[in-house]
Amino acid sequence: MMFVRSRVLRSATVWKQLDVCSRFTVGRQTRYKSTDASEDEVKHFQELAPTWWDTDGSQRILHKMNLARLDFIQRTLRNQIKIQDPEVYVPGFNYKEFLPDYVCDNIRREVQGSIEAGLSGRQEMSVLDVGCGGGILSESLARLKWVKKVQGIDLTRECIMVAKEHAKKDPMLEGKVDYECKALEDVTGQFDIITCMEMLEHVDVPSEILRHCWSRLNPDGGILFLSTINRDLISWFTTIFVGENVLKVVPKGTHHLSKYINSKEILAWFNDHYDGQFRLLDLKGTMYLPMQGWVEHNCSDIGNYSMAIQRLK
Ligand SMILES: CC(C)=CCC/C(C)=C/CC/C(C)=C/CC/C(C)=C/CC/C(C)=C/CC/C(C)=C/Cc1cc(C(=O)O)cc(O)c1O
Ligand SMILES: C[S@@+](CC[C@H](N)C(=O)[O-])C[C@H]1O[C@@H](n2cnc3c(N)ncnc32)[C@H](O)[C@@H]1O
Ligand SMILES: [Mg+2]
Repeated sequence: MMFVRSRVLRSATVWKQLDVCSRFTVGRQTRYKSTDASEDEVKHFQELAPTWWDTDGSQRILHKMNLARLDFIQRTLRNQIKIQDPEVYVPGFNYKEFLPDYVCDNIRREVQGSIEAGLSGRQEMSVLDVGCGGGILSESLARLKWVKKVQGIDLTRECIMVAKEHAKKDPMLEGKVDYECKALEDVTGQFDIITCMEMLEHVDVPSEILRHCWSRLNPDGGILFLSTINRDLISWFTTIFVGENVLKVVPKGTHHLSKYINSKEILAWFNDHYDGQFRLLDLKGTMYLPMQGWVEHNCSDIGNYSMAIQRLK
């Protein structure tokens, strides 16, 4: 049965129902890779690979985005830490309005120290970065003291080669990060953290990526971090009209509105497939503003967004 895959089919309703697999032939064997990327997407990123680590080059927006998404990831993880030490005073009210600054600073320092101790005290975490590109996020995660190792995968071979070469420049990354050019469905093992940043809007069947991420998440609290773009006029205006054609800060042809995915669609998909097995830890809209960089806002139904979903069982 031929699956018809066209951009028109990727409307909201179809996205939820279609389990469309991309099909390609290797020799005489026809293989289905549900987590595949189309040739034009891979070709696009092949061409960008050489300048991936030029922070003023084609990927400069991803480099700027990296600061904000690391904050999102670390804040989400810190919020998972419950302060056990009775000596640490955790105010139950907005103490900053009632207490002098020096007291507030002490409280903040004590709480922060206890959270860091909590994070460091936990077993180091294993991370899978899906669609890692040249490794911008993979490297940042690998440098965190509570991360044991980052496995970065991508279907663009040139990106993986760039990622490997760049990681060699930092001895601190020795043994902390590993890259492979492979499809998600070929990844074995389970991970405490899986990141899927700015790649869902580039794949043929995003639900397949989510499904394969889920099955590789540690069932005892593993966290999936996503960032992608809502399918709306403002997203088209900011990310394509302004981003690619006016400010030209995003390579032309990077995005296609029809491939964008609404945060509501992702949550509906998780409710349909894993009802009662997951917890939404955080969902924030994010927007790039030239003078400020990437800023968070609470309108996660418009434009870019970041999402953290925890697997409970
Ligand atoms: C609360 C809310 C959303 C209100 C909306 C109201 C409104 C109309 C807001 C418009 C905001 C505004 C005035 C914007 C000005 C124009 C502007 C600064 C647009 C930003 C352009 C831009 C940098 C978009 C980012 C696109 C993006 C998602 C980049 C990440 C990225 C990068 C790359 C790459 O570099 O190769 C590849 C990718 O796949 C990416 O996702
Ligand atoms: C915009 S880049 C994002 C890179 C990285 N996640 C980051 O945010 O810095 C998207 C990456 O996803 C990769 N990609 C697209 N579809 C993929 C798929 N089905 N499986 C694995 N990687 C994919 C592309 O090759 C590209 O490197
Ligand atoms: Mg993108």
